[in-house]
Amino acid sequence: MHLMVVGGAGYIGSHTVRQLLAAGHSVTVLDNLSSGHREALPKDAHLIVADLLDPPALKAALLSAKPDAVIHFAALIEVGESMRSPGRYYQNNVTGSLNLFQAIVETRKIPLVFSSTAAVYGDAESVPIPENAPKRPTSTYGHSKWMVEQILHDFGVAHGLPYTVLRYFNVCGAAPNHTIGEDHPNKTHLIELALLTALGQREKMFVNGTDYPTPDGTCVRDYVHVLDLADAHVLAVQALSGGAVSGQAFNVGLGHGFSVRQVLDAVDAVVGTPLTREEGPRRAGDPPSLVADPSRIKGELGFDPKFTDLNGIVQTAWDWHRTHPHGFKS
Ligand SMILES: NC(=O)c1ccc[n+]([C@@H]2O[C@H](COP(=O)([O-])OP(=O)(O)OC[C@H]3O[C@@H](n4cnc5c(N)ncnc54)[C@H](O)[C@@H]3O)[C@@H](O)[C@H]2O)c1
Ligand SMILES: O=c1ccn([C@@H]2O[C@H](COP(=O)(O)OP(=O)(O)O[C@H]3O[C@H](CO)[C@@H](O)[C@H](O)[C@H]3O)[C@@H](O)[C@H]2O)c(=O)[nH]1
Repeated sequence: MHLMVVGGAGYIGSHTVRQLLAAGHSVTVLDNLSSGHREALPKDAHLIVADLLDPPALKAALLSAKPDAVIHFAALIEVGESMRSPGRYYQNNVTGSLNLFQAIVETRKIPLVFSSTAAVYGDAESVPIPENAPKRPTSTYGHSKWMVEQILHDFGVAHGLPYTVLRYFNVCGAAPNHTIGEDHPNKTHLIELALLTALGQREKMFVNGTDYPTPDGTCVRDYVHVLDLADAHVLAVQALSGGAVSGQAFNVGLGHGFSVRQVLDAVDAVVGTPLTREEGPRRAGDPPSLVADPSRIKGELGFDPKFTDLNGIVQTAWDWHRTHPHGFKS
């Protein structure tokens, strides 16, 4: 197949581009490079620099690339920032996605896989979380993603747009050959920040809240390796294009939760020295515990994660950061 990967120059998108090419597909990436990196893309991927907020450019790109399916990663992704700048998040994530779906139904009604998030569940009643759990986002970011899921539902009903939603839990790690990895312009993710602290780029790690209703009082998350997530996209887009039922949502996680303290312990073990930690207040918008029930994606798409050990996952991220201490600019 020929896939259009929207947001393909970003962290998860660029790993997915590699896995798609490895599976024998061809790829056109559409990205505005606001947080993505041209250097993250292999030579075999064609790049169109365009913005989701520019509908004529989207239509032109779809007409020229003629993809068989679209995978849509492009979004602003920070929970904390979304609470301070809701307008930016709704405009980029909701209006941008709406523009893309409208351009697809007006040009080529092709299957679409959408990047959603565990943040749509918010304060979950219990973990692990199945896909039919109530959607109660606690952040603007989570609201923006849930709104897009609802827009997709309506486009499915009205226009017959075939789509699959993947709700990722916390994505981490890097391709083991350490040629690409995580390099977000604003560093907010726990593992990336901890490893940059280990490299001496930051003085210490802050633990955001120790009074959550979790076993050690810090937030619990389900950490999934970026290459396993990339493989989930290959499975999802192949299944949907092969006629699988449209409108399904799948959790992508391992089904095991780790607290902030446990993740920092794993980082200490991998880098070989304990980081200085300072315990502080909660970060606005953070739900206490997000752990996937991944049975649906395992059963229906054959998702079979290879990176199941937290230290092993952190090791792949450490290999990337220590060989690229300043990311793609190193
Ligand atoms: N990183 C995680 O832990 C995580 C977890 C759950 C869901 N997600 C979702 O996965 C997707 C990818 O996340 P990521 O970590 O790779 O982020 P990223 O910032 O590395 O990638 C996003 C890409 O989209 C592009 N982009 C953003 N707005 C755009 C626009 N208006 N027009 C064109 N391109 C635009 C950026 O330049 C970037 O290349 C996002 O939708 C995010 O919400 C990420
Ligand atoms: O220096 C830090 C950084 C983070 N945290 C905490 O670590 C946990 C994980 O935070 P982070 O790595 O920023 O991820 P999340 O906020 O859980 O969000 C990620 O995971 C979500 C899915 O669960 C995705 O939707 C988001 O895009 C992605 O940013 C949270 O409790 C944070 O408050 C700290 O204590 N100290």
